[in-house]
Amino acid sequence: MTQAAYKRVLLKLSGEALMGDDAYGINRATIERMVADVKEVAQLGVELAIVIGGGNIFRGVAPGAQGMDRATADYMGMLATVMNSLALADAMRQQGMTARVMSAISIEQVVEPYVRPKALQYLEEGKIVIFAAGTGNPFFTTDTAAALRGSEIGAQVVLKATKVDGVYSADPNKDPSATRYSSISFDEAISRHLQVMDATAFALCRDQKLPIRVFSIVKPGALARIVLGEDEGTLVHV
Ligand SMILES: Nc1ncnc2c1ncn2[C@@H]1O[C@H](COP(=O)(O)OP(=O)(O)O)[C@@H](O)[C@H]1O
Ligand SMILES: O=c1ccn([C@@H]2O[C@H](COP(=O)(O)OP(=O)(O)O)[C@@H](O)[C@H]2O)c(=O)[nH]1
Repeated sequence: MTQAAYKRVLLKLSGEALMGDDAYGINRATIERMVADVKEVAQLGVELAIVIGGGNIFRGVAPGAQGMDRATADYMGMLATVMNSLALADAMRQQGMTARVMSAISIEQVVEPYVRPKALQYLEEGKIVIFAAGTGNPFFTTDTAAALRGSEIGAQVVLKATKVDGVYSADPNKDPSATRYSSISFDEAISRHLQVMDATAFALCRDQKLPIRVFSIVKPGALARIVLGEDEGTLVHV
């Protein structure tokens, strides 16, 4: 049997990647494919916690939020992550997995609140835990939520699944001459202002010595390859 390189991982799924080729919202085929990737990894016996973004539905800094109070816009962004989390958990249920959504802001009729020992219990039981509503605070991102929850649950790595296949010397969507790093230190990523993740997330992972691997969500089998210990995407390390 193939052996996983990790016992427990925190997977960050980009909200925008959920759109697939649509202009906004959740693309059915895309979410089903993501869930199939997650299932492959869960079947290797890896304990999986997931943080999902909300950019496909709402982004605090988006043009639609212009003129709005930033904190209010950010709370709307957090609620968007709750919707994505519910959609993800339901897609998992349809593919025979058991997922639990835990929210950082209390909306108890909809999802249970985040309680760390409970999350740890679910993980030990082999359930997939989806952390909704980011950190529960405005002015943060779901990348920072991934760093925070990853640290709290003692994940061995944060896997950031996004639209690009790693960390580049500049935003590859804007600068075609950008080159990809196979690995980079947190200090270098922060000092070079690489925008693939925000500095708060990088700094938290650096301080907790929690490595991050940035990889493409659109590349088939990438998640499973990483979990099996292969070199894929970019490793951000201490
Ligand atoms: N140095 C960089 N290396 C890689 N991607 C970068 C870099 N700078 C900016 N980016 C952008 O960051 C995005 C990944 O961040 P992510 O938070 O997953 O996206 P989104 O916010 O669209 O969901 C990429 O799509 C890319 O356009
Ligand atoms: O701890 C958090 C996490 C998220 N957000 C808000 O939720 C939005 C969606 O999250 P994010 O942009 O990180 O999602 P993604 O980039 O993965 O789509 C952000 O723009 C913020 O407005 C927030 O205020 N606090």
